[in-house]
Amino acid sequence: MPKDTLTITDNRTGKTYEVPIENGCIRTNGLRQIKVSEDDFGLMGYDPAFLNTANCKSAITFIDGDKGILEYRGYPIEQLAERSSFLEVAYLLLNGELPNEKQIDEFKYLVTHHTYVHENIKTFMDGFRYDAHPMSMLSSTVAALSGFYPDAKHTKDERSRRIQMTRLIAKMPTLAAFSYRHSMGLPYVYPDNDLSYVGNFLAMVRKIGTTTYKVHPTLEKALDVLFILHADHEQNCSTTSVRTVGSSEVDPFSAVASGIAALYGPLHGGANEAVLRMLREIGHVSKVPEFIKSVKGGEGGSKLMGFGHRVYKSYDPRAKVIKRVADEVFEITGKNPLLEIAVELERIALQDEYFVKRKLYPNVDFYSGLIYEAMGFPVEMFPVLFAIPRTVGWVTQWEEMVKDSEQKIARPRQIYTGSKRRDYVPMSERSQK
Ligand SMILES: CC(=O)SCCNC(=O)CCNC(=O)[C@H](O)C(C)(C)COP(=O)(O)OP(=O)(O)OC[C@H]1O[C@@H](n2cnc3c(N)ncnc32)[C@H](O)[C@@H]1OP(=O)(O)O
Ligand SMILES: O=C([O-])CC(=O)C(=O)O
Repeated sequence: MPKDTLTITDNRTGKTYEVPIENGCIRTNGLRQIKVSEDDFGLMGYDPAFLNTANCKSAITFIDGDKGILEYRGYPIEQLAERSSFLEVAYLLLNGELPNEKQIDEFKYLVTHHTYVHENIKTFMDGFRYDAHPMSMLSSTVAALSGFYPDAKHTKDERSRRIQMTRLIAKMPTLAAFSYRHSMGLPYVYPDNDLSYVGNFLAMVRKIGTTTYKVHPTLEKALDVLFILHADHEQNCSTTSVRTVGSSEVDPFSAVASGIAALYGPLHGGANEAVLRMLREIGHVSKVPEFIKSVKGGEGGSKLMGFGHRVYKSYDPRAKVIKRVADEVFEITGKNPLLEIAVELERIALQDEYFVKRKLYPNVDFYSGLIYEAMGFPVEMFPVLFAIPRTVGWVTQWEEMVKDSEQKIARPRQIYTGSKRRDYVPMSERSQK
């Protein structure tokens, strides 16, 4: 019997099938041969929420969720956070290798030369209500960019693809800063291309009047590390959205806008905002045991935000690095008073049978918001601070999908549970109860 196959006997027909196993997977399309009659569609896989479905082959990011390992292009996240810079990591993700000096200089030059946005984008953003959430501003403005770059529809042309990808990476901090300033009622500030990627973003956010904003180097470095940690995470919900929408061959601005929308949700990137709101609501460390009790079993839909992960069944390696970064930031900004509550939540949860049994650990969103708040960002900006670096992951994954000859338009099937065929009933014959 061949080794790497799965033998399936269909008890309905008594027939036996050999399904090849490749990379620990079976191709669910291969199950279609298993049918009870010639006009049967064939066996399908049913996997709502993709609990056990690999959607693509990818060479970008590796995760071992049981061991708590995360690597970009083979490099451990801890080493990249310690020794690299965000733009270097962006280059690595995009191109597969670390850049040499010439390559990184050229890449920085390229990104810097695409930071400005069309003047009408300012008018577009001005149209939002004063209290619009910056994430909704960001997703719709990125979608609007597709109207400014009609050349972006040439998704099969590598040169065009690379220009759009650079545009997205370069413009995201500008749009993020505009969304912040809009919600603060402040005039927009143009990029300063003499600054670093992160330094320019912080300056656009913070600048008041004509005074040049001096970015504290420790805070700049801390945000750079946070950007590295958030840059990619294989087939998460927002990346899957980008790949799915992109599979229709739409332009990358439209595809990335869908990623931002997915990231906005509180179960994904919006969790960092939700964590801060939760910590504020708890209010005092003495209330932690009571709160922990209330989230067990999801009473009233409540959860311990910033805890749990689909893939990590041990400590999220990014959360470990973030705890270290938090200490460095708090040396400059002073300790976030909510830290005590967060630490107590973690301490109790990690000893509690409910969380231990379900392997629920702090994820990337648990501590990041404490740093953002200490840096002076309002909670609404937290998911935006996630979206900026994740743009690199989205565009890298998008391009990998476009180039993958096995990928087609994403189009799952369903199990129909509705009415059987029936005839239209005129209004006069319908029950009027
Ligand atoms: C960047 C990111 O996206 S990281 C994730 C950010 N999201 C959050 O922090 C939100 C809180 N966490 C969650 O909602 C979930 O853990 C998710 C969405 C991250 C993962 O969800 P899933 O993989 O679908 O796990 P699922 O919801 O099936 O959870 C398994 C069990 O643990 C429970 N559980 C999961 N997370 C939590 C939590 N944070 N608090 C309390 N219970 C939880 C579930 O109720 C479920 O219990 P059950 O088996 O008794 O029904
Ligand atoms: O991988 C996931 O499902 C969510 C996550 O941690 C991320 O996108 O960074």
